[in-house]
Amino acid sequence: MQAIRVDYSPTINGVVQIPGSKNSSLALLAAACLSDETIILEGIPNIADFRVIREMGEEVGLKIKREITGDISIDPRFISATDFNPKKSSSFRTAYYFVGALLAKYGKVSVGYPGGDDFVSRPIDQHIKALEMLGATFTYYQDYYVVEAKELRGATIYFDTITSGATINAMLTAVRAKGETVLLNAARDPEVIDTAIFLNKLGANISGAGTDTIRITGVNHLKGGIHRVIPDRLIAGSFLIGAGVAGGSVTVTNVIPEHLGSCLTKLQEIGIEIEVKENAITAHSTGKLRASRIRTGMYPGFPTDLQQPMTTLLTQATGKSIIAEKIYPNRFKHVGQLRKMGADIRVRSGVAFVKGKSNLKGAIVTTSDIRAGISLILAGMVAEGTTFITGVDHIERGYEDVVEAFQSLGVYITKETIPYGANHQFFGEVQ
Ligand SMILES: CC(=O)N[C@H]1[C@@H](OP(=O)(O)OP(=O)(O)OC[C@H]2O[C@@H](n3ccc(=O)[nH]c3=O)[C@H](O)[C@@H]2O)O[C@H](CO)[C@@H](O)[C@@H]1O
Ligand SMILES: C=C(OP(=O)(O)O)C(=O)O
Repeated sequence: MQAIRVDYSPTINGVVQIPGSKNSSLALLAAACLSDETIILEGIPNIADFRVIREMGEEVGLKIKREITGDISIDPRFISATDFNPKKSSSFRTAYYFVGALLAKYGKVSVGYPGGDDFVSRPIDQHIKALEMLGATFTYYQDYYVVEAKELRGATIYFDTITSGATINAMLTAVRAKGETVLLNAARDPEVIDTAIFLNKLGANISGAGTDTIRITGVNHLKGGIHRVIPDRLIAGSFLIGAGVAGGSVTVTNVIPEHLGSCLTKLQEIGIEIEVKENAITAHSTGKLRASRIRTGMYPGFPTDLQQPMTTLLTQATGKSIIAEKIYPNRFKHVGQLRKMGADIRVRSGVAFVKGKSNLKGAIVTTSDIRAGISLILAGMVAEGTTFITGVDHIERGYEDVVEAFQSLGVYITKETIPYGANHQFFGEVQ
């Protein structure tokens, strides 16, 4: 069994170049299929989700190739079928974007149910509602669902809750629909804007992305084009939080600082000095961490994807912190693992109560999602002894080379194979 081993790493220092955003890449790869010509996407990270999409696409004639330059070329002209392998398309979250992107052109798409990180409940009712309002019909089978549309027609769609996934999916579906679509209560995330900018480069007619009202006027044809994906604000945030956890100084480059507003302000409140340059941010630890109150929210609120690394940081702060998880109230699987390492955290009704200044101790812990895995790596850096984190494949859904990136900051971290069923006794001193 693969595990990430982290040994006590007293301070971290260095510079990390931030890769392209996973969440934006997943939208852009599907959006490229709306085009009638070849697309070049720059900066797409070589993460597990990308590799699955490439395989899944190849099976239906979608050509996705990583060129020597590292750029991705996508040729959607030879798609011969639109029934995606249910198992592959269920192994990540956003296969539903391929429904939105291919429905107008092919009239029928079938995919597996959405996978990705599991926070107990991740409904897709707003995707279904939006696509139905645009003219689609859904039929559900055991392992997959089929979406059909004779003709897509623009509509005014009000989202009952703010969702980045359904906003992007509705936008993709509306780009080649007849007439005007208006999305009300739309998500304002940078990934929504990135997708709209990309589609407009190809000839789409989208305005208002980045506000809560997006207007899309359908077009019949999209040309080819080149686009660079935005940097991954969530990876950047987790390294900056890491500087606070271990102490030291971390600079992230290739970032758009405006995308990290809520995270940077919270880090300053907690006691970390933040220096912002045009495309770089540095977090300097001051050695003093204050407790805080955090409430996750949709952009520009505090990202749910940074809640887990922030939980680890607050285990080291002076005083009691309160973290209210408003997007996914059950997204606390990391808490049980942090408690195993000695953290004093209680969770009640979507709120974590964190008592700070915990002396963490190395343990064998497991992750079932990307950000929980990162929170455990951060905990391993300040824990006495050695920590082994299993569930590495979950982390690799979002990080191209997580071990190398942390090593470059001076973290004692390696990827190792440990025996199945490894327990505390096997590792002697490790708790
Ligand atoms: C691939 C990707 O981009 N993943 C991100 C995306 O996930 P994803 O796009 O799945 O998340 P959404 O923005 O859709 O979810 C936001 C909120 O809306 C709710 N909701 C969503 C859809 C729906 O049909 N009905 C509904 O009720 C969700 O339960 C959640 O409470 O945004 C999440 C919230 O920022 C992040 O944690 C994920 O990293
Ligand atoms: C929840 C996440 O990803 P996904 O939506 O792809 O499961 C994440 O990136 O933290």
